[in-house]
Amino acid sequence: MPWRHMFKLDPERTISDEALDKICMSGTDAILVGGSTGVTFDNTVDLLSRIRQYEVPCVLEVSDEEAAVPGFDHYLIPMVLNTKNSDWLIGHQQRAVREFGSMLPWEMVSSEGYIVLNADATVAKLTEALTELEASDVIAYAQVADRLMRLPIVYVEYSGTFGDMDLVRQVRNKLHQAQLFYGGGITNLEQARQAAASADTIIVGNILYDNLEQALQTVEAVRVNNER
Ligand SMILES: CC(C)=CCC/C(C)=C/CC/C(C)=C/CC/C(C)=C/CC/C(C)=C/CC/C(C)=C/CC/C(C)=C/COP(=O)(O)OP(=O)(O)O
Ligand SMILES: O=P(O)(O)OC[C@@H](O)CO
Ligand SMILES: [Mg+2]
Repeated sequence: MPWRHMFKLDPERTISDEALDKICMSGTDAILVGGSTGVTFDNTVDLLSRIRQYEVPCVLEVSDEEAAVPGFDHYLIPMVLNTKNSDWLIGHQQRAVREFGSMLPWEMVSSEGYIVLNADATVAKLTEALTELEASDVIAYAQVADRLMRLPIVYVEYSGTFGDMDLVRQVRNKLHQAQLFYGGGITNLEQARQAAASADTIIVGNILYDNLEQALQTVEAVRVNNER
């Protein structure tokens, strides 16, 4: 996945046409459509059709079987590694594969090993994530995803708060083949630069809804800092 910067839009939240225009024309590498709750077939189709007026690639991060909408450029399937409840690691995914079977466009599908680290985030509560972890625990989860499960993506998720960049860098340094996504609490260019220096790909979400102009500036981070 060649992308270094993605904006994540939540189908459950309202975004104006004017804001969407700025987001899609911002120079971001791709738009990721996803949210942890309230994602439906209808609100996902609606957002996809609006984004499709632009050339930017559009990726669906599938978080609900009911919202598996055809027509995206790629599909990302989260698997939460540090959950107490195996439904969020493999249960939902097994049921969806059973249901969709031969309809699945496998060549357009990549799995993501999520490590959820902000206990206050909706995603942490929903997935019963074990967030009280030592750095060595986090690194070991990442290595399980990378070396044992051979997942193409490890996603360090601090949704709602800016994470520990030193830890993110330590994770990246231990990865063998997986690409490291970082998302959570990026609210300005400086944080985006730090995150872009620590992970392969950064994802910017909530600030789009809170301060669009600051969010748009984060695209610049991957232009000035694209080592690794
Ligand atoms: C037929 C067809 C065209 C299908 C295309 C789709 C496709 C390829 C399906 C494959 C089948 C499959 C395996 C589907 C997956 C099914 C599924 C429901 C899996 C569970 C995924 C999961 C673990 C969800 C838990 C929540 C989660 C990790 C969501 C990711 C996004 C995220 C963390 C958003 C942040 O949430 P937000 O609401 O913004 O959080 P805050 O409020 O804190 O900001
Ligand atoms: O919404 P924020 O906190 O920017 O996090 C982005 C993304 O990692 C959420 O899944
Ligand atoms: Mg969000």
